[in-house]
Amino acid sequence: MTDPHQPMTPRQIVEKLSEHIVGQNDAKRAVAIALRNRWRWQNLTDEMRKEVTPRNILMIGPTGVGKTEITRRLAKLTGAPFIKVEATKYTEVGYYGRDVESMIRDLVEAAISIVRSSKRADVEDDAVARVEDRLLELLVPAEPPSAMPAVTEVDGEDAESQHSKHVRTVEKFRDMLRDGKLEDRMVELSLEQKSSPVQVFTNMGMEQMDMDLQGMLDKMMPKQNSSRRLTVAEARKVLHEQEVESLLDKDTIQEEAVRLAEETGMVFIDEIDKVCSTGEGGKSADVSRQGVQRDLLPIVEGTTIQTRYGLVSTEKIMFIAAGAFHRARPSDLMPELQGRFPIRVELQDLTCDDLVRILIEPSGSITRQHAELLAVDGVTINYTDDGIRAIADLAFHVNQSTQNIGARRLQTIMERLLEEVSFEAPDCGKKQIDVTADFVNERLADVRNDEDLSRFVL
Ligand SMILES: Nc1ncnc2c1ncn2[C@@H]1O[C@H](COP(=O)(O)OP(=O)(O)OP(=O)(O)O)[C@@H](O)[C@H]1O
Repeated sequence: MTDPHQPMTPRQIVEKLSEHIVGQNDAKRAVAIALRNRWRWQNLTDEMRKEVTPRNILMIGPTGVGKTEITRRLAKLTGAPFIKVEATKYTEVGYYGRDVESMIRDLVEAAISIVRSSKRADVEDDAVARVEDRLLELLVPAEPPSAMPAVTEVDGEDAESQHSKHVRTVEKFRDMLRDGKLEDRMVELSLEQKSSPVQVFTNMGMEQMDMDLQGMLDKMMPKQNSSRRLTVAEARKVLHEQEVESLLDKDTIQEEAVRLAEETGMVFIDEIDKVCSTGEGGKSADVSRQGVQRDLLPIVEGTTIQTRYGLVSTEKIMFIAAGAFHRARPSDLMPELQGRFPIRVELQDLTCDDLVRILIEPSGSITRQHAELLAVDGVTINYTDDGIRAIADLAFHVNQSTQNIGARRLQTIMERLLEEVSFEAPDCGKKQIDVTADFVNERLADVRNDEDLSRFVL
């Protein structure tokens, strides 16, 4: 996460994004400026802040060229909650389906899990200590008070010495526990269970009410205790979850998550071109598409949405809309919505050279992912330059001759290319595979030459 007082400059952001995304400089620059603008806006006077409206981005470009990836990486870079939604999934408020406001509720959920995992890390050590004590209680139960007679003499020992004997035993067990000598020992763990597993499936009406019905029901249901025999290793996991849960301060998590979503949240709205009114599909389809746009407008303009964690203002949330705009044009969007997405960036189709770079440059590139997976089985994958070029060539060719799905084509090709190696790897011992042009052609020539086949397998 970056320090909010010293945020990255647009140049630094672009550099960071370039570690993962090849080309698409205009889009990288646009999101980098938008991020910097958010920080600039936060530093304006209250009076000026009211005047400056946030400027959202519209990314125009074919599928699989990096639109989502740029936004996702930007969010990761800044520790911001991020969600990707598809505009076509929404229907107008009041109709069956998901209402547009639910995107903000989903964003807050994403923020909750970010805040939760950082808070979890804070309570880990305490939880581990508490779990150890609870395991010891199970392994060395204290003598029940009834077993200690009021008279001080018990077989020659008084209660005091019995207590210190217990303490000594506990410490002995603690040492054994820490040395991992008791992992398979069985303990009896009492678990709380809801008496009736009622599940609430929300439909849109309930979603709008946004009441935590499941949570309410869970609280109302009487709890039943059941006990299970588990090994120490298994019980530790269960107890750890219980202790972490009890140490987490839910109210603080919710407050911080709402703030995080409001101040840093990013919503990527894909397929925005599909809710443009184009006349396709008849008048009623157009009316419904306009309805979605109308519902979207207040959210991107800045409104307050009721969520189960409280009210969330959308004023500072960054919205990035995207679409291929093959048929519709940005000017087919409602004028008010067009005005809310004034920053337009075009993403370029990927060339064969881009595909080569995508295969090798990003730190988590698809070629590296496959190599690392197979290395676990002792197989070393060595990609030669001509091998990489052959993969990119094939991806480019199939994209041209069938459907252009951009860099996603590389994933299907790599799967097919290394399918046999992946299957055989555990049985062939230590081995090096050279992925050369010949290797690629040998394995994929049939698919390359048969358009129908490539439609199915690549
Ligand atoms: N320019 C690029 N550099 C590196 N990887 C890329 C690039 N473009 C696409 N990819 C990879 O291809 C995959 C799909 O890209 P992405 O999800 O960004 O597509 P998109 O442009 O948002 O398309 P869609 O609108 O269909 O979702 C991702 O795994 C991404 O890593």
